[in-house]
Amino acid sequence: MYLTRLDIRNFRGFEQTRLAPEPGFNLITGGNGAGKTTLLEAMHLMSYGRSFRGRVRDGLVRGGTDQLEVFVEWRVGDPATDREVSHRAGLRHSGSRWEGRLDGQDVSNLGELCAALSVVSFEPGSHALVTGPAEVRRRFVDWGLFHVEPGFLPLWRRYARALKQRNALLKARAPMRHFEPWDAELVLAGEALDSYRASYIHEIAALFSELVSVCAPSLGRTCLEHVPGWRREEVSLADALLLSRDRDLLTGHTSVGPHRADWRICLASLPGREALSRGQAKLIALAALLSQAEHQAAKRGSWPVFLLDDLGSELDRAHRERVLGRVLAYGAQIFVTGTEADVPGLTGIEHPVFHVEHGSVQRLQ
Ligand SMILES: Nc1ncnc2c1ncn2[C@@H]1O[C@H](COP(=O)(O)OP(=O)(O)OP(=O)(O)O)[C@@H](O)[C@H]1O
Repeated sequence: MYLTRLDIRNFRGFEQTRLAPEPGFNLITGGNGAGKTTLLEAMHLMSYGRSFRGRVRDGLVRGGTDQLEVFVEWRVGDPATDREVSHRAGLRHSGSRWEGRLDGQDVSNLGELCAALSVVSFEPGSHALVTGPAEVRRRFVDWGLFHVEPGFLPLWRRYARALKQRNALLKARAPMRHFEPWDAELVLAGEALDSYRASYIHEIAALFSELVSVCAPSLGRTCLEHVPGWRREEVSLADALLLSRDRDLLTGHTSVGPHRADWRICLASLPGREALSRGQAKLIALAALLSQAEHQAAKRGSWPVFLLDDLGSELDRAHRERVLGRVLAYGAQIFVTGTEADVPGLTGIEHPVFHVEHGSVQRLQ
């Protein structure tokens, strides 16, 4: 999968700009604050329905305007015909809500956009995947599943709807019989959701360990463990919901279930993730992101687009070269940002350079 066009309007510092990237490696250069990260952020937004730098009200829309737009075109191989197919998608935020279009049709849910375009981003905040809250890790697993399991998104929606209804009943202290249909729905969707997530973690775990041994060998042996969100070894989800109902009535929300799931990284050489340096946490996060991408490529037959923001300041030279060596071997589309055009590890590789300055992007070579 590779992007052929990115158009943005009123997005952070850009009034209007266009990027026409190449299928392979693309370098984006510019001074501090020029807008390099903003270009990657726009691509990320199309694949996740959210920015990696906060919400709309945190400055996504250009100051003095009230509507941002992002438009992308990409091509992807169709395994059925062995041909490439073009897609296009647009996202607009006009004051209060997002509106998305995919191949000329309005999308009712941004999840449809996210499932169509696959982008893997590594940026200065990516260590949150290791050191941040469980919600970040759940999103990582769910995003991976949206891209490899067509049945996952409808199931995820069913679960989210049932959970919302159950929480509303808890808050209203509704009679017990009102809970029954929603608890049944929660159990049905929840058990299936959990088994998708458990298999997913199991499938990427081997890739993850291998990637850590390549990208950060000093960390030693690692593994990944799925944490379901209730004591699954001891009770079914139905029983867990029943057992927690009195407590849930007091707090007004459902305290057990897959919406509380997480995954854990076990490190043979360290007591826990708290012992990781920031740089090590970043390398582990990167290994997790790459294992997700490798898993997706194996399942779908096409690589996601890679966004590597400010790799130069995130990793030391040796680790950067190891990581770049691995990612370059994929033959996927890659965007790397940097203040300089000189990226160690890229000698001898022909690639375009896009320079960002004064709110516009110019191709230098
Ligand atoms: N809502 C907004 N309206 C106008 N300008 C904005 C808005 N949000 C961000 N900016 C500006 O857009 C630029 C975006 O910077 P961005 O983080 O993309 O730059 P960068 O090239 O990645 O910088 P660095 O190398 O320092 O990381 C900054 O100059 C910032 O002040």
